[in-house]
Amino acid sequence: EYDYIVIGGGTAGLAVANRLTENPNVTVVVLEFGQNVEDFPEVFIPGMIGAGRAFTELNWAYQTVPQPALQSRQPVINAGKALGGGTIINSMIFPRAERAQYDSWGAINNNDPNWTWDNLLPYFKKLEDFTPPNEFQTKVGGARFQPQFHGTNTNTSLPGGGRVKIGFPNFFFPQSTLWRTASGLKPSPDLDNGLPQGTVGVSANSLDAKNNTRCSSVCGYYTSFADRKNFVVLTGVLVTRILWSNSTISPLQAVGVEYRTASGDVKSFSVRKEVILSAGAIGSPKVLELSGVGNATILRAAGVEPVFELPTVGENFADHVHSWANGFTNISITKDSLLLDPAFNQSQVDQWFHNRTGLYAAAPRSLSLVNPSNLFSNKQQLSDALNGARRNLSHFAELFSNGNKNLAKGIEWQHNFTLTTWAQDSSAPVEINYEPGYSGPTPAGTRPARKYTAINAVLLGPLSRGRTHIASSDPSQPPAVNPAYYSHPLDVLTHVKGIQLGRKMLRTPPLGNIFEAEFEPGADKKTDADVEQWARQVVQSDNHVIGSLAMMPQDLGGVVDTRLRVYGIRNVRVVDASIIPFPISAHLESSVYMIAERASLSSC
Ligand SMILES: Cc1cc2nc3c(=O)[nH]c(=O)nc-3n(C[C@H](O)[C@H](O)[C@H](O)COP(=O)(O)OP(=O)(O)OC[C@H]3O[C@@H](n4cnc5c(N)ncnc54)[C@H](O)[C@@H]3O)c2cc1C
Repeated sequence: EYDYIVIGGGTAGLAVANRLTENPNVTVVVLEFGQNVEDFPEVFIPGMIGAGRAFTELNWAYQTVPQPALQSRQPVINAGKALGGGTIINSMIFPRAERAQYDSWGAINNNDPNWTWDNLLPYFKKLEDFTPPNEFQTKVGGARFQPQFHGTNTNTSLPGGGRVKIGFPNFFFPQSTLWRTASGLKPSPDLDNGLPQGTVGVSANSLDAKNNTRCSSVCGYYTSFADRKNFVVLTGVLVTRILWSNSTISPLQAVGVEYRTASGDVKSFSVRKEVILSAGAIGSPKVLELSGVGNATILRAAGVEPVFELPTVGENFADHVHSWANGFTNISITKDSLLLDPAFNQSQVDQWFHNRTGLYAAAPRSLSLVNPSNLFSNKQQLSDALNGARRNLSHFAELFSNGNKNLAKGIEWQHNFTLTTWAQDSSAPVEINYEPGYSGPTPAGTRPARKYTAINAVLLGPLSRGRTHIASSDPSQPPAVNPAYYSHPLDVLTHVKGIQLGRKMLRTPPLGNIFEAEFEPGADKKTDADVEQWARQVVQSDNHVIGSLAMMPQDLGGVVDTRLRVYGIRNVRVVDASIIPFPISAHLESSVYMIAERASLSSC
């Protein structure tokens, strides 16, 4: 029996468990399917990001259902399957979103003042053990920071020291510096200051700057605290369902959690206070549905007996979509050099182990957050597109709501907010980040063995909403995941504009001076229509899934309240990316930690 049972030892799960166990009288058990893999080089070496996700034991690799707008392709959504969750295999880019977007979380929840940028900033600071950039990182790397937005191990306005080591690496590709000038955007004084939109800058990484290694949630919230007697972590166990007291009594009460060990034994723990669901935006709705909470029709079809009707569980699901532009370059060193020249690669690995420098010390970080006016050179086209989306607001809200009238109102609220910020040119629907090497859809071996200069274009503000639901009562089966990519016409148009802008940036001096010829999308893809056709064939998930157990009022289709309690259940809270009500203009890691830090307060 434990006071708290945390389902999923990922990004948020370990953070919340760490903070709860700061009180020695509180007992917590964390149940995690994967293993502790902190000693994998593919995990701890920054320059190896991307390699870890290729291991099946580290990645759930959820394949979506066929996506009609992507020619029925079934892209894979990566999600960390180890202690540390997403922070084990992610790209370590660590920015925050726009202050107005965090304010909107409070606004959509009847103006709850707790969920505003000003009131969340202390938690963003509390999660950090930030190392400011040194002279080299500032002068050569272009790193900038404003101290008032960061926390350190000892300097937090809230009790408890900062945990996740955040810093800048000691290797910068020179072409990344050229890129920042080429973007034409104003430089950001700090991408974490709540106003990243319309700027270009160098994001900090979730990285221990003292020894140039990844800092995952295991590094930040577990390793140094593993000897706390009240902080128990079980790895290699699959949570199969939450156990309820008498299901006819309202509100429903969790009395324990059932799990399956690697050898197939079914066991359970009892809970005294609360079950905390932190299995991620795909894993958490799955566990709720396996426990009989959700849309009764969907549950019955999957063979699960409904216990409590909460029809929007798994709905309102969204993801960032990712595409590219790339070309050949004449510059001497790119990340491709590691692939093209095995001897050079070995020397770089040796160098990293010797003094933690060189190409393997680098992690991605050059970001530009582009506003609608940066994307649309034709203002009339932008205004027509926004007006079209406004005219069809109810139509798409209804379409995406899966027949739930409350959720249709919620999605309409979300779209209204997003379109207003775009009309004001005060939000970034697209991120364009620079890659000093190949980035694109064509595997090595199939593409020309050359050096590349590339951009990633990430659609940060998709209006499309899909769903994720169990399709079987067998907990070992993946759910049917449908992010409904490109289902809203404005998503496609905006993303295409982002790819086109990225192509232009690659050709703009001084970055353009190292550009030889385009490889992808390809010289034959001239018009927006050509690029759109290509994008539908190649775009992938950016692995930023959210919204499936949204923090919204129930009459807008929400699943949790602003204390993150599941509606109608006495003692189950959701603490992970599932609660983010709609897409934000940033990579998610820092926001997920912030949510966990806030949820750990007993007064939350
Ligand atoms: C490949 C990739 C690259 C990314 N790049 C970046 C980036 O550069 N910057 C950034 O900010 N964000 C990035 N993200 C996103 C970010 O890492 C995630 O949004 C974030 O980690 C999600 O945190 P979470 O707590 O919601 O879920 P997770 O961290 O995924 O944690 C969920 C945990 O629950 C476990 N679990 C699930 N189901 C069960 C079950 N039934 N029983 C037991 N355990 C279970 C999982 O194994 C996992 O450990 C990336 C994500 C991926 C996958």
